[in-house]
Amino acid sequence: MKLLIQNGHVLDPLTGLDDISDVLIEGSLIVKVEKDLSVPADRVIDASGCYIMPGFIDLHVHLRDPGLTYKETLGTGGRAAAHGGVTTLCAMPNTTPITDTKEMVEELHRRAEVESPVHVIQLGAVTKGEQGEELADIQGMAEAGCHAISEDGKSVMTASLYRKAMRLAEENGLSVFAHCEDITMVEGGVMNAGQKAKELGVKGITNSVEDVIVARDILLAKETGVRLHLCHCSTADSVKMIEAAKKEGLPVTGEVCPHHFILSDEDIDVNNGQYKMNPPLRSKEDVEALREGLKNDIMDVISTDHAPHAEEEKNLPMEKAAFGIVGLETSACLTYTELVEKGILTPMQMAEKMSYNPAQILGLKDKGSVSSGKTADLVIFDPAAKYSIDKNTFLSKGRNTPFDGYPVKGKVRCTIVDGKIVYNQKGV
Ligand SMILES: NC(=O)N[C@@H](CC(=O)O)C(=O)O
Ligand SMILES: [Zn+2]
Ligand SMILES: [Zn+2]
Repeated sequence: MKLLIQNGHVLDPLTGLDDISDVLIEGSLIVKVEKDLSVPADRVIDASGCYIMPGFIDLHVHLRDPGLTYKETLGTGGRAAAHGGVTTLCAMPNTTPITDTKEMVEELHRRAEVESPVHVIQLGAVTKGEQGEELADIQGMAEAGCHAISEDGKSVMTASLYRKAMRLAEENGLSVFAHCEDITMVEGGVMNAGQKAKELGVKGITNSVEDVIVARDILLAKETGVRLHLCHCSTADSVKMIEAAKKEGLPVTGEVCPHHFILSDEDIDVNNGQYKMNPPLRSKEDVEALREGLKNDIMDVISTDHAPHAEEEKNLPMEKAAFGIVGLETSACLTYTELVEKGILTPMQMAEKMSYNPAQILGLKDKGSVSSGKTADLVIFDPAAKYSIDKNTFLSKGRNTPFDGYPVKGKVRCTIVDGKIVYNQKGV
C-alpha cells in the first residue's frame, strides 16, 4: 500500500525541514519527503494549505481502563486521541486496580493493539497500589515495555522510597514521570489559593504544594541520575527550578497542559466544577511564566492530562466535583490558537513540544519526525479552519471541559498511524 500526501507544509524537527513538500508512505514507513513527487500511489491526499507534522505524542493521558470504563476505555480514548492528532499516548496507571505489575502492563499492551487505533504505552505505578509503602515490580514493568513509571494522581511522599524507585528506574532505562503535590499541605483546597477562592468561599491550594515536591524531585534526580519528567507544571517557580536544573545539565524535562497556559483562576466566574483540576488553574503571573517557559524552551512538552469523568461527577460545585478535565481533542487547536497564532511559539516549536521532544523522552527513535525511514505516524493540520470547540463532537466518553464554546483556529484533518488513516475529517 502506497500513500502519497501532496503539497503539505512539512514541519520536521529532526531535519529542520519547514517547507512545502510531498510525503510518500509505503506500508508503515515514510519512504520519501520531497517536492513534486510524481509516483503512482494507491491513495493520494491533497494537503494544500495544511501542515504535515509528526503525529502528536501525548505523555499524559488517563484511559481509565481497567475498572473505570464508564469514564473512558482503550477504545474510546484511542479514538479521541486519533481525532486530536495524537498517534502515541502514555496511559497513566491510576486505574482500578492500579496498574502495578508486569502482567497488567503486558495485558494492556496486548489489548491496546486490538482496541485502540493509536499506539498506547502503558506506564506502571511506582508503588504497589499507589499506596506509597512498597515498590511495585519496576524491573518487570520495564520488561513489559512501560518506558516510564509514574505515581500520577499523587506524589510518593516518602523521599527514601522514591529515591529507591528512581535508582531502579535508572538501572532499567525508565524515566520517572512526577506528579508534584505535597498532600500534607493541601488541607482541603480545591482551587488556587487567591482572591478568587476567597470570593467563591472555597479553600485554596498554594503554589508551594507543587513547588516543594518539584524541588525535592529534582534533587533526588540529581542524586540518582534518573531522567525525570515533571508532569502538568503550573507555577512560575516550577519553571524557574527546571531552568536551574537544566543549567546544571540534569536530565530534567517539564510539561505544560493547555489549560494551565491559557486559563487563570480569574476565569472562574462561578463555583463550577468544570474548572476543577489538579494542579489548579493558577494566577495570571503563573500563566505568563508558563508561556515564557514554553517560548524559551525551558518547558519541553505540551501534554493534555486528559482526565475524563462522568457528567454527574463534574456538574457539581468545586468542593464536590472530581479533579480533572479532558484534553485529547482540544490540545492541538488550543495550542495553535493561543501559542502559535499569538507568536509565542513557531509552528516548528509546536511540532517539537507535541511530538519530537516527547519521542526523545520516551526514547522512541522511529517517531517524532517526518523524514524517510521513520514510522508513518503523521497528522495533517489545517491552520485556517475557524470554529468553536463543541464538546458534543468529542469521541471521548468525557465531556468535562471548560473550553466548550471556546473560539479556536486550527483543525486536525487527518491522522495516520503506521501508514494507516485512523481519523479522516469528512469531505477530505
Ligand atoms: N489531573 C487531575 O485533576 N486528575 C487526574 C489525576 C492527575 O493527573 O493527577 C485524574 O486521574 O483524574
Ligand atoms: Zn497528576
Ligand atoms: Zn494525570
